[in-house]
Amino acid sequence: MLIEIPAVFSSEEAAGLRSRLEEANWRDGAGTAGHVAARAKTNLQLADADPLGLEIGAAIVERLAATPRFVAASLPVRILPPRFNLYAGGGAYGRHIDSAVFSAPGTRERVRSDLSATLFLSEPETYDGGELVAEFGMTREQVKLPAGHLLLYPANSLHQVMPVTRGTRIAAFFWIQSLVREQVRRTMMLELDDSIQALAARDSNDPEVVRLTGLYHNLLREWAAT
Ligand SMILES: O=C(O)CCC(=O)C(=O)O
Ligand SMILES: [Fe+2]
Repeated sequence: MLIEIPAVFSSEEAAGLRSRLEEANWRDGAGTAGHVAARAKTNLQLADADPLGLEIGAAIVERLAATPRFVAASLPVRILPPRFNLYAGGGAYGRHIDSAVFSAPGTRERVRSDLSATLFLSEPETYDGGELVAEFGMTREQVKLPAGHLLLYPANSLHQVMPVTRGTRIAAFFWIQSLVREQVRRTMMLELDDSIQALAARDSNDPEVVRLTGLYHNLLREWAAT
């Protein structure tokens, strides 16, 4: 299931980030893919240690922590530092599944990728192609979001970025280890949270809101693993 987290950054904020990134030190992205995935990858990326990438990446993580729907949908325990990519001139990333485990830079810590995330930073009408396409058995979902919006998808899904045939697509991408590893459980937690929020908006004193909120936390206690 693909989940959109709208307006993590406003379109003005995204434009500000984009104009700084347009001047960045972009390199061939194939170097950072696994052996199989590298063959399918024709984009540019910032080096992991690029100071601009580190600065904007930290701002993204800080914003995400203050974005309730992101927290509700991903239940993050660890967020890997965002990376940055640029597709233009037919650049694409063919069908692949992301690596399962990453090293957190500068630490001995390992992070399991439960969710993959793309933060779109280019406005969709400024480029052709560049859709993120994820396959779930027989169904295929295709997404291209406004600048500043985030796409979350299960990291075990087969996906690709379609060739960008006009303009430039700049994005941040990263992985999240969730407190709740199983996607079906995370989806149920998000639905329960959505219902509680909707009930609370109608009547915040409703005793059923208290009961359901308790149930939410008790379910999380059963399922959470750090
Ligand atoms: O650019 C994107 O939206 C996703 C990139 C991607 O799939 C990857 O780097 O593994
Ligand atoms: Fe990927």
